[in-house]
Amino acid sequence: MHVDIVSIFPEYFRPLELSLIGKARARGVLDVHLWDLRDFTHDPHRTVDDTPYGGGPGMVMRPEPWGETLDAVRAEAARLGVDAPLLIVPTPAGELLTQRAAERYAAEPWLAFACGRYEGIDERVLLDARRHMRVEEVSIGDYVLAGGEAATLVIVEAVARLLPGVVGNQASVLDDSHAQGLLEGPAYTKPAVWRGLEVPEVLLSGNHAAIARWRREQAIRRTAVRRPELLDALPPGSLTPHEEAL
Ligand SMILES: Oc1ccccc1-c1ccno1
Repeated sequence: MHVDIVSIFPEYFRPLELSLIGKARARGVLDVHLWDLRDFTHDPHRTVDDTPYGGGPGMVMRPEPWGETLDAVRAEAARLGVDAPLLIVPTPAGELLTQRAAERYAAEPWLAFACGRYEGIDERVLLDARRHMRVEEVSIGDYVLAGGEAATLVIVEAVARLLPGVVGNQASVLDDSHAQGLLEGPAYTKPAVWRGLEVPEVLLSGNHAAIARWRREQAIRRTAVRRPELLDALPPGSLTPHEEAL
């Protein structure tokens, strides 16, 4: 997968050189290209923002540098043989990121991310981008950040860990929270007793069927308490009558 990230803070993405994603890049599973928006300005101060039309607080990101940068990104994608790239624009006004969306993005050969700052990007940048690319505005939650960089890091990580070979044990990816539409239940490791707290006996039993049943029941109970709407969203018949009654 090829990922292009446009930002005025390319150094914000040093974490993508670390850990699982850093290893995936070293192995060629993932290729990340950072674009500094200021490289596509033409004034001495490398200006990327201006006052909002209609007044109001803050500044809006100017369309010209964005248009030139996304043109260059698109040309790079074309050179790589990708003619239908997907541009993801993190924004508090976007559709909420879900595991299903991350799985859909993980199937894309090429993703680009537009990291807005200030009061956002001039709307015409997205309108123009939609002339040439698929564009999705995505939120990572109902709160406000200083810019799209942190959200882009979250989305890239959620997507990259789904790519073949990135997470050592692919089975753990399939069992993760949300992978099955449920929250993950509690996990334990040695010692069996710690500060007087014991590991649930079933996990020490060696009875794999009982362990699997216990883990699923724990996941259902946790989901029912913390995110009941996820249970409502499960496909009909996902829970047995016994599980429905938990
Ligand atoms: O709050 C933001 C500011 C800029 C870009 C994205 C965001 C955001 C908030 C939640 N998800 O994305």
